[in-house]
Amino acid sequence: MLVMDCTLRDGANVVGKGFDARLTKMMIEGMIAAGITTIEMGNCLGLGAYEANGSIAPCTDEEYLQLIQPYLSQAEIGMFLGYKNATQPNVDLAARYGLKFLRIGANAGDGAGACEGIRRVKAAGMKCRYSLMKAYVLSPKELAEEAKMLADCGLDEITIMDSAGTMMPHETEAYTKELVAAVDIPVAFHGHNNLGLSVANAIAAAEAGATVFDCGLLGMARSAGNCATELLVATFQRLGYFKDIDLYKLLAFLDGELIPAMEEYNYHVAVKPFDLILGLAGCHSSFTKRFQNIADEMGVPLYQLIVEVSKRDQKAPSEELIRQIAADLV
Ligand SMILES: CC[C@H](O)CC(=O)C(=O)O
Repeated sequence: MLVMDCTLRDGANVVGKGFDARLTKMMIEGMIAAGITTIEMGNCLGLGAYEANGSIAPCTDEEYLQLIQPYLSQAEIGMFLGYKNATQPNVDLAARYGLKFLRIGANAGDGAGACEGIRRVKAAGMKCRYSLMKAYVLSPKELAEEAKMLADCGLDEITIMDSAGTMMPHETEAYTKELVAAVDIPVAFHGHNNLGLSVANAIAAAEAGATVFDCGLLGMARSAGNCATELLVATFQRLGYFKDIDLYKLLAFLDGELIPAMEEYNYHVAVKPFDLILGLAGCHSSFTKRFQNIADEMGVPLYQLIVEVSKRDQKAPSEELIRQIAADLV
């Protein structure tokens, strides 16, 4: 099971066409520190998309490629690549700067035009992922046939993209099952949140055999956003996955750095880390003050305190119990 964080590509839609260098570095470092190490970055539409008349993102492709250099040994960093931009010069540029993968994208049904690009990426020594954008325009059977054709071109991984956030969990399940049966490469799922179903769809995809899950920090992505990385990690950890990711570190990064930085852009965070913790722990919000006061007084981390106390009592945790568990956390 793998988290594929797309904040630095799809998430940049919330600020324009790409994040600036400061935010890009801040997010890469925050993710790596928390153990999220598969990262798609660059401008919103991918390598080569905005370069024709000089980049309209804050950084050119080459500037993005330069700024990731210090992180290449710590994370699997790659870029999106629209299939029409999968030219030899673009693929060579990515390989020269040490990108670990390129993810070629085309609307479902247009895959035949992408095979040459897939072969170029593979010949340049990079992992080739693929995005079946607007996957819902084909039936699950048709999408699986296209996936099989693309896999035969040499792909390493294929993503079902719910680009409009229109899929219901039972539909996600049907698409995922068909693809998993049709190909022997990992199947990934990229869910937008327009119906508020991105986490439910990720869970449905996992139950149907998907092993890679796209997401964005704070849910940042085009339109209603992607499945929020922190929600994906929290819910999947509850299901027994992603134990190698440090959720508390991730939430501390969001509270301490990213949320304040995104205030500049008036970005609205739908589920704040504190509320996520209440949900994860099963802790009623009416206990907030009690937990906050004791955590402050005893100098213990609030989120861990809520989680640990709630393992013992979700109904009416007493001050005595909270203090007792806080003492263990000191
Ligand atoms: C770059 C095209 C597009 O935004 C890819 C994507 O994230 C989607 O289709 O959802």
